[in-house]
Amino acid sequence: MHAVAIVAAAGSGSRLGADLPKALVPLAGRPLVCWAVEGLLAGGVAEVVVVVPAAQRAEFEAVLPPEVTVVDGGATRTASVRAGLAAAGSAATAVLVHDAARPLTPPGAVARVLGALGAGALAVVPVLPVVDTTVLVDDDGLVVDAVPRAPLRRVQTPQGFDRATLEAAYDALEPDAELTDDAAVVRRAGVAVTTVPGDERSAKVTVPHDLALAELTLTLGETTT
Ligand SMILES: Nc1ccn([C@@H]2O[C@H](COP(=O)(O)OP(=O)(O)OP(=O)(O)O)[C@@H](O)[C@H]2O)c(=O)n1
Ligand SMILES: C[C@](O)(CO)[C@H](O)COP(=O)(O)O
Repeated sequence: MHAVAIVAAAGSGSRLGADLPKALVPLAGRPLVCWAVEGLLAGGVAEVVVVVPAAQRAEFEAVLPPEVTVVDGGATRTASVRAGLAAAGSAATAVLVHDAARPLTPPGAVARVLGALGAGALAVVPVLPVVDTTVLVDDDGLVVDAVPRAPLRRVQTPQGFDRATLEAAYDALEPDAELTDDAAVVRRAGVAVTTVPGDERSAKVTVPHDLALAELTLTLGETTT
């Protein structure tokens, strides 16, 4: 299977609060986006498209390997992934969509997604169980009810797709639609989404504490499988 990875890296990282785009923020001295690209290649992806903020394109090109295709992103993650998909090479039959904000996704997690695609799934997401009591609240923040958590899952990236299926789903999506992930795009088109086990090390860097945890993960040397 020839898989292209689209790395969504065009966000600003407002919740992280750094003075540069989140994907360029260093983790152990290297930008988050570089870690993410490395994990995808080690996991079996053949080509990589990185979607970046147009204003910082030169900074991204300066740190990414030359074989990576760099394209300008959009105002939302959905628009950025759409731009990445349009730039994918013609040889790819499968697409993985990944967040640059998940720098320590291990190669094994990437390989599980590719494996499910190879086994015939049209759409695959890595998931983890919900470990906290989970509740519904009203507009005042009062607990309305506890939600049974056994069937709930936290969804990570990379998310994998048969290329034609993902392209058709994006073609059918309204131009200004804003969905939180790509599985939601194909589900709108009626496609069944398979799950595979995710990995705690694939945690998304969203707030400063997440960056500290990623540094700690590296210190513990727990990132290579
Ligand atoms: N217009 C956008 C917005 C987000 N992303 C990417 O989507 C991933 C997940 O988004 P998130 O973690 O929310 O990143 P930001 O939008 O940068 O964060 P914030 O909401 O805190 O500004 C990130 O790798 C981000 O770079 C993107 O490519 N294009
Ligand atoms: C795509 C994603 O990482 C899956 O969990 C998530 O939906 C991104 O959400 P965000 O609001 O853009 O951080």
